[in-house]
Amino acid sequence: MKTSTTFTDKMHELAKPLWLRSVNHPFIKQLTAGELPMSTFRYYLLQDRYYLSEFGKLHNLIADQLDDPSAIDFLRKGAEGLKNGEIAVRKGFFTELNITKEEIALTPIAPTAYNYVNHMYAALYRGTPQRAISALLPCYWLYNEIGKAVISKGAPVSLYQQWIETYDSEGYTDSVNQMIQLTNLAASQVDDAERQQMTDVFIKSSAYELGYWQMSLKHENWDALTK
Ligand SMILES: Cc1ncc(CN)c(N)n1
Repeated sequence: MKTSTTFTDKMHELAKPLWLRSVNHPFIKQLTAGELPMSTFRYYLLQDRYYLSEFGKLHNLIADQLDDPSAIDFLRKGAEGLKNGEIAVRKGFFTELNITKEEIALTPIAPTAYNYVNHMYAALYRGTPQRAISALLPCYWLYNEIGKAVISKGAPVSLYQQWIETYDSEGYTDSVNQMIQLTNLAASQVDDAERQQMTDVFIKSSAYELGYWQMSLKHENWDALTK
């Protein structure tokens, strides 16, 4: 039985309004109803290919700055697990949707995806490895909450159903729980000021997660900044 409120519980509570908006976002509603245009899902997948590849690299870059063998091991295995899990599932989607290497190479990374990735790098290189761990956590945890929230309803489109199942799976839930533990361990190793910074980047990542659905629905591009 859980006895006390953890650091991650507190961050979760603070981010709740943003997370609820993600869970109830029209992108998720349309996906579960089978009404999300395939062109929008494709757009999302193309942007997320970049995101996931950088997300994997960040695991190793954070591990390079840590001393704790179990934390290093989790992050290195996390990078591998990402390749064999989520990224492998996405490769299947790419084949099904005829997304080629050429198309990937020609796809500009949209501002929101670019900024979210840069935010995580900034947490590491202008901050600390503990802060970067906290910036990575919403990516794991929010998708697990979305998966759990919508799995009972499911989706009538096979690809969308597979997408949901990825985030509700036992393996994914295990990795989320380990990442939560790692974040709590990281928080116990720093002072109050750094814990505040960890909270700040966690909330910002949560805001970027919300923005990511919006980016995908709008097929955001760089004109959004300049027009
Ligand atoms: C942007 C984003 N956030 C989270 C996940 C789930 N790992 C993802 N694939 N993409």
